[in-house]
Amino acid sequence: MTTVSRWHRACLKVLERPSCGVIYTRSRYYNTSTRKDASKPPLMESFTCDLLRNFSIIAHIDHGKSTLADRLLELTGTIQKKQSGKNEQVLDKLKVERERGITVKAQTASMIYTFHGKEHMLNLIDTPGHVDFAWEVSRSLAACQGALLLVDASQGVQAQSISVFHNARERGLTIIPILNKIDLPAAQPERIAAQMQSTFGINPSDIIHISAKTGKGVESILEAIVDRIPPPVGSTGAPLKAFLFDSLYDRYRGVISLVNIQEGILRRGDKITSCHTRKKYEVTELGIMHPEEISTDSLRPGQVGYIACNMKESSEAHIGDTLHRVGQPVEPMPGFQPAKAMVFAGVFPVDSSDFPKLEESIKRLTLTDRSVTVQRESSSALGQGCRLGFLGTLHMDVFRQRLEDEYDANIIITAPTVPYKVIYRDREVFVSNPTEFPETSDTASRVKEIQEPVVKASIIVPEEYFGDMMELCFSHRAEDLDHRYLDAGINTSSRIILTCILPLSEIVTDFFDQLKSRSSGFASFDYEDAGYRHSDLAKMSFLLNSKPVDALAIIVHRSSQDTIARQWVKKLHKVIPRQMFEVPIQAAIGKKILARETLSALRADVTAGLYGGHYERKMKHLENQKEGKRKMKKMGSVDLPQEAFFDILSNKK
Ligand SMILES: Nc1nc2c(ncn2[C@@H]2O[C@H](COP(=O)(O)OP(=O)(O)OP(=O)(O)O)[C@@H](O)[C@H]2O)c(=O)[nH]1
Repeated sequence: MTTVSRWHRACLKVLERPSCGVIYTRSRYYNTSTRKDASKPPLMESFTCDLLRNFSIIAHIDHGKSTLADRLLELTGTIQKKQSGKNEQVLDKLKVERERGITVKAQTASMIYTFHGKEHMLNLIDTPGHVDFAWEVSRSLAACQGALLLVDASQGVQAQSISVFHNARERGLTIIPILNKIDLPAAQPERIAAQMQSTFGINPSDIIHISAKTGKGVESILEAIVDRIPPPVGSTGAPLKAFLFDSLYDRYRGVISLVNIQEGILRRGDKITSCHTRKKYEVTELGIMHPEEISTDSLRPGQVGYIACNMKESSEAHIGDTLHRVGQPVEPMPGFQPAKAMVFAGVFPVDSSDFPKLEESIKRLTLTDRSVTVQRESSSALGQGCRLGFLGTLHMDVFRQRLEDEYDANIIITAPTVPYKVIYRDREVFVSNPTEFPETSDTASRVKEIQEPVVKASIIVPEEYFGDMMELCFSHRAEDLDHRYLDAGINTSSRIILTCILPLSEIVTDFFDQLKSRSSGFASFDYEDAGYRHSDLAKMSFLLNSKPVDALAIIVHRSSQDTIARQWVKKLHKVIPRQMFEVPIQAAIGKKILARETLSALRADVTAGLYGGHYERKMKHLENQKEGKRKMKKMGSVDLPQEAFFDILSNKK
């Protein structure tokens, strides 16, 4: 869905609401709120810093962040409660998010809540749960003073609960611990609270017990947000300083930036400039996300909202940038580490004449997903395409689905690779495309060393699956394995946290699926970048009729080269259609052939027209046919249909 249609929907929604505009909620204790003339946007100057709270919801995947966000929006009257009781997941706006039940893009929503007789503006920044989107989480946290740490009362603390907790703690955020899903029969709130105490040092009496699904206990979260999270600080009299923490793209208005005002007041018509690019803009529109855009007269210290200022290119909205008024320079805020692409893949149109359309669609989609890197690439087998860099394989899959859903693209995506570091005698280069990987066995290549990216992985698993997990890690070249009991001192069956260094390339294939299946779904997994390590890698090429097919090349570790070579030639043998001549399918590293299968020829019956005896004549026809095929094989190139590529690449390894 484009931002434009969202904008129109927002306008319609506002007009449709019975009391359109801001709806004021009733606190449980203070029944003082009134519904004002709702066609008016909120009066931003009445929300001084002490009446603002900026917070995020952080949790392991599926622990209920989006569901809780819905309940908070309903309780504050920001959205209407559905009679059906259906989970709307209002902040999961993308089709792929709704279909897969995951949050991909962090969203922002402002709500108004009356506490102790005073209206407060609570700015919620929803965060994605999957490890691929950890960058979005850090970005969201930078605009907050507090975080709701949500833990599923039936599953307990999981790998990402730990990483997001530390991320929030390092940023000095106030953490409100919450146990969710207490309605589930399998919920064990006391046990999980003890787990939270032993893992995070949280006092169990601080933990709020809720069911985001039924709404039980959710009101007390609103109270705790106001009570426990410190308000932002900032002065209206100081020069304008706005922190840009996210951006969207709108076909008509250009880039829409999400900002958190640190100091000063921002108004429509203000001339602003970016600390990063030094470019100047005029603010044409500004407002808050409620959860759709609602235009306001100003944005003030501590407030979170959107601005449109005729930024044409999304690269102009640098995430982590500081905006200030023209002629009033300020000290820029510390920015973010830019998102680092960890997984690369080639994307090609199924019909090669569709390349210009595909390139345009990719360009547009990257305007809303800034973490994707794009480079042109061409392949002799697949034609013109783009090499894209993603944060992880889920990210890659989501991007592919968005290209198909939102831009109707018909694409082939090659096997994912990670960026390898090739150290030559005189320089270092990063290679993320197997076709550019040097022949390491060739001494003339001047390669001194090859390094591959590694990650520090943490796996949390019940004790009984520990052996399986160790085996899984070893079979994926794990090093520095370590483990400890997570629930020490808690009188129940124990869970173990296993940490190790894993090559990233091992994770981008089937690691996650195997982790889930070998632990019956009980293991949770998280990882963080751990730099580069020396590795014994080589480029494996696949030859059809003795000719290498560039799009099929892969980079493999030498310890598994024979197994992979055999697996792949078998797979190719299955999917490549038979030709008029015999086709050898080979896997090779350098000049050495590691595996071979032979695709037998389609045989036309050249003797069909010959009746009766004449054995010699028959043989002569067959000999002629054989000779013809020999010639054809020499010249002939193998016809490899796109569907065959599709089959091969869609079930890698
Ligand atoms: N029984 C029960 N189910 C819940 C509760 N809260 C959430 N769920 C369910 O748990 C599943 C995951 O909820 P989400 O809100 O999508 O979780 P999330 O943390 O936003 O997921 P990601 O965005 O993918 O990280 C959904 O099927 C919800 O209906 C609860 O309190 N009780």
